[in-house]
This record gives sequence, structure tokens and C-alpha cells, in this order.
Amino acid sequence: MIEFKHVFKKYTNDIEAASDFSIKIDQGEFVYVVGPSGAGKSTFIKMMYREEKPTSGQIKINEFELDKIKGHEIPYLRRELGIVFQDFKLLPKMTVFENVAYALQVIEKQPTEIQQRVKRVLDLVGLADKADAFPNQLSGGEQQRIAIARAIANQPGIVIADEPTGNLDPDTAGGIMDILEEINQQGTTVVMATHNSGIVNQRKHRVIEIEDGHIIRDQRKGGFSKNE
Ligand SMILES: Nc1ncnc2c1ncn2[C@@H]1O[C@H](COP(=O)(O)OP(=O)(O)OP(=O)(O)O)[C@@H](O)[C@H]1O
Repeated sequence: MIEFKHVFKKYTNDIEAASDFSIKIDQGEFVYVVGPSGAGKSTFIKMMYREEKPTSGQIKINEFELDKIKGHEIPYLRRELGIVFQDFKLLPKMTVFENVAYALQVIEKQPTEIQQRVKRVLDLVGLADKADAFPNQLSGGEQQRIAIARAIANQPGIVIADEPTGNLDPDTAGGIMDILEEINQQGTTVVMATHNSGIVNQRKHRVIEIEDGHIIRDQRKGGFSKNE
């Protein structure tokens, strides 16, 4: 569950990227965050994983109130969130296997469990045969599938993706969407910022639309609005 209560975010340059965001996303929902460039989509998403802090208001991620979270609770919060970026952010000197395993090592899993989990998620994204490759030996779509494998290796309840199909051709983007929809069908909440009106119109899910730092639409099973 993700809950925003009267959240405002003003950057130091006085730009208000979030103005009174109050929204609730239940466990298991699939939500697109749409809106023009500079609307505040990334800011909304970054506040969910504490990359940005609100100027005022409350954000709750499952049982964690982010403004009250204590240092020792942060690894537990991190475990509940898987994050996927447009530019993948894979570690270039590590193999595919090591990139995914790294996400598990930081929460102190046993080596045999790490092996099994990495294998399971690489199978899920269809890249078990690339375990020993390095990121620069993979296509953009493959790198994004690895990034998703890394994000879901901890079996987080929530996956947050900022433009996960942004750099990919339509077929490859469709493959990424298939994976996100599959993990959503297994119960994972997916929140995805996107400019891709084709995807939003074809694969109907809840849409939260942001414009100029305001949530202007929150629509279940809605496509893009006319001005996108
Ligand atoms: N660190 C920052 N410091 C100052 N202003 C910022 C910062 N990050 C974002 N902004 C501003 O806040 C507004 C919202 O930016 P944000 O990145 O959230 O938009 P967006 O909808 O994700 O855009 P895009 O689709 O282009 O990624 C923009 O006007 C942006 O210039």
C-alpha cells in the first residue's frame, strides 16, 4: 500500500513539483503515472523511495511512515520496494548474475538461497542463458529485463518503474510490459511512470495524471487523455 496525504514538494529553485498530492494505491494495483515532461512524475515516484523528501505532508509505504522512519528500519523498507530506471543502472563491471545477486547480498541472504533466487528471476525474464554476460554485451531490452530481475529478486511487494520502456522499440517494450504484468498478476503492486500512450491505451490499468505539479486525473482502467 502506498499512501500520500497532502504532500507538497518545492525544490530549492522554488519550483513546486508536487502540490497537495493525496492518493492511495492498494496492494496489487497496476498504476500508470502520466503527464507532460516536467509535470512532476519522477518527483512523485522518487518520493516513494526516499530519493526526494516532501516539503510537507505524509507518505506511507506499507507500515512505514517515511517522515518518521528510523535508520534501522530503512533496509526493511528497501526490501519492500523494487526500483527500475529508464537507463537500467546496471553495474558495468559485474556479470548479469552478480548484478542481480548484489541486490540480495546487501540484505545478507545465504549463498545457496542467492543462487536459487537469481536463477528463478533470470528464468522469469527469459535470460538465464546470459548469467555470465556483462551488461555491455546485452541489448537495451535485455538490460532492462535484467534490471527488472534485480528489482524483483527480493520479492518486493511494490515495484516502482520510471519510464522502464523509454529507450526501447515497441516490440521490446511490449516484452517488458509482459513481465511487469506477470509480476502484477502474482500480487506485486506496479507503479510505472510513462510517456508511452500506446502502452497506456492498449494495456488498461489505473492512470494517475500529473500536470504542472498537480494530480489532475485518477482514473481506473483509463487510457491517455486527449491532450497527451
Ligand atoms: N532536483 C531538482 N531541483 C530543482 N528542480 C527540479 C529538480 N528535479 C526536478 N525539478 C523540476 O521539477 C519539475 C518536475 O520534474 P520531474 O522530473 O518530476 O518531472 P517529470 O514529469 O518526471 O518529467 P520528465 O517526463 O521530463 O521526466 C520540473 O519543472 C523540474 O525541472
